[in-house]
Amino acid sequence: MPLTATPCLSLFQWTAPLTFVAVFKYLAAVHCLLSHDTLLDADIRGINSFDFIIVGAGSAGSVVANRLSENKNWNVLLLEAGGDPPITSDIPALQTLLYKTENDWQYKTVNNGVTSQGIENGEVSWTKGKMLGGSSSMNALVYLTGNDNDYQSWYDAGNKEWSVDEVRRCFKKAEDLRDEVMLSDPEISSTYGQGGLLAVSRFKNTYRSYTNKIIESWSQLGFKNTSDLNVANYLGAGILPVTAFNGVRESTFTAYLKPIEKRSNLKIVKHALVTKVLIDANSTAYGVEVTKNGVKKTYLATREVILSAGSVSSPQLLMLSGVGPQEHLETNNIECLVNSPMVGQNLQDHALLPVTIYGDKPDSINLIDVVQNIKDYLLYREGFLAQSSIITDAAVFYSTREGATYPNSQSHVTVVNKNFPLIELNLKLTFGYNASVLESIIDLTKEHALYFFEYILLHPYSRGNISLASNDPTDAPLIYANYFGDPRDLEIAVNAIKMLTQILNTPYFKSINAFLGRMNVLACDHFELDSVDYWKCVGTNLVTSIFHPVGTCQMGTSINTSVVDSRLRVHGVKQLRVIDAGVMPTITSGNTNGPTIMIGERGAELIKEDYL
Ligand SMILES: Cc1cc2nc3c(=O)[nH]c(=O)nc-3n(C[C@H](O)[C@H](O)[C@H](O)COP(=O)(O)OP(=O)(O)OC[C@H]3O[C@@H](n4cnc5c(N)ncnc54)[C@H](O)[C@@H]3O)c2cc1C
Repeated sequence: MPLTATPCLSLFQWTAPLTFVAVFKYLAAVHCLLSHDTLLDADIRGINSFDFIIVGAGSAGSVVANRLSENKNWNVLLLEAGGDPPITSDIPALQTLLYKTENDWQYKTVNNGVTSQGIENGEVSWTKGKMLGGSSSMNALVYLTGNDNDYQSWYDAGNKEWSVDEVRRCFKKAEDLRDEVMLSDPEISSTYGQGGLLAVSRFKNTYRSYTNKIIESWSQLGFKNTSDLNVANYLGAGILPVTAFNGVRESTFTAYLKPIEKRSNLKIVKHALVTKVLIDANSTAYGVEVTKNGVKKTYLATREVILSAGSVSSPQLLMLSGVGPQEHLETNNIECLVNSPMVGQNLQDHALLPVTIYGDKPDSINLIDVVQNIKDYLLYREGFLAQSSIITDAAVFYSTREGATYPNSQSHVTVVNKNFPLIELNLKLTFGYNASVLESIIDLTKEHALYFFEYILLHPYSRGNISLASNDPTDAPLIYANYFGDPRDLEIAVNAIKMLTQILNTPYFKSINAFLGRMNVLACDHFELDSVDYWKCVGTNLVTSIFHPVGTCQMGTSINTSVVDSRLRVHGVKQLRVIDAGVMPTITSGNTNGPTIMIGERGAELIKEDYL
């Protein structure tokens, strides 16, 4: 019987997701089947000097802390503004329940009155992890490493430490490929590392019968079916590898920090908000100011301070510390110690546009299915709880330019059962569509299954920036995302979406009577569905983020064009580096967690080399 047909299942409206989570947590507790890692706050009373201080225990910072503390002679302090990841971080499908909680910085872009007007208040949510593991503790778990051209262009721009060979070596150093199917294929297993600290695997996918059909449909459109996207250097369709093993998330907290919590030369302090880097008259960083439990403290670094606070906070911290565009600092009453005009500039993100296709299958799930899935997860770590709530593991990389070997577009897809109770909550929390947009998407799911394609523009020409709202470190900075600021971006996105919607003409989608849904954006109502004008209008109004901001502390050869050098040392300041996603000069082809972990590995190596 369909879920909505029974009166008691009116509970599967707004309260349903919470009921679902509560039931799950209860079962988990009763069965004691889930072990959940936490970490004790280090006691550093009486110690205030360290060799290295790392700010931020995210995707990069956790790696750096692990690698530097391998040297027993170095005392390392890792400061993290958030706390332990909650149990919802472990279970892939509960990812969205971390959004808009204390584990999320809850950043928003500034409403520019032009783009994203179909989003609540015209502000795009920039979800960002605030806990051990940072965003790797709440991301969609996709593990990709990017196309070789991404790194070749970094290298060609003068970043000599980042040749394709070095970068690939560092990916392999991080990876521990655990998936049996991948390991059994010699081409795949030789592409990934084995024996590294980060488990890489595949989801135990509940929707495989559907995702296989989608991958087959993509191949019928000319997007080659690949055995592995990494092996295919990101051209074609295939199954995404993920940072999960046996149904449980692998974050940089679980991979890089938890296993070494007993190292006596590494101190990890939670709930410690760094508010300033201390820089002396010789332009040398010598420590940080921190607030913890309302108390201000100062910690000193004899060798280096390393900012791994992410693409939003690292430039914010530099500016709060007097390193940034002079005029902007002075406007905010901050003494400019080093005029570094590119701090906070060069912001790039992967813009995301929704394409909603509906069809007859998959049908509704009922309460028995839900209970079965919970049981499957608790007993075998399988079922829909073992995979991300916002994407399946099918993806395609392609280009709008014929014959191109470098992708400019990516698409993920979420397969949503007819009448699926959590879809509204997931869309609201993830994308923040306004009521009329949300209603137009959800209404059709009452009678149809939804194939929610997320189109992603891989290499935007547009550049945004991050600036200070004030000199108060607790004020969120201003984020000007500038999606489609360069008109070429919208043009590529629209052409690419037109290629995607051709999937409606493939045998599988025809067999399920698939059709394209109209998303209710008032300004776009008069455009013919699936026309170029429709997509330009909908694209402009519904553009959001896939949460991949990079570039705000980009590496490069001079202070006028970049923030750090090729060894990630801040131009103009001694003993200060940035090691996080912000140092990418240009964004990579695909999701950015893997490349950021690689940056952590490479950054730590560069530091070790410098102190040999
Ligand atoms: C919801 C979501 C989904 C995503 N999905 C994917 C995906 O599926 N695959 C993928 O490859 N990428 C994904 N990403 C992107 C990827 O996770 C990020 O690119 C990557 O984690 C960035 O790493 P980072 O080290 O630069 O920053 P973060 O991992 O964000 O770490 C920064 C850390 O610094 C801390 N911090 C910040 N300011 C301070 C301060 N002042 N004092 C002390 N600590 C501070 C933060 O709390 C945080 O822990 C996703 C991101 C999000 C948010």
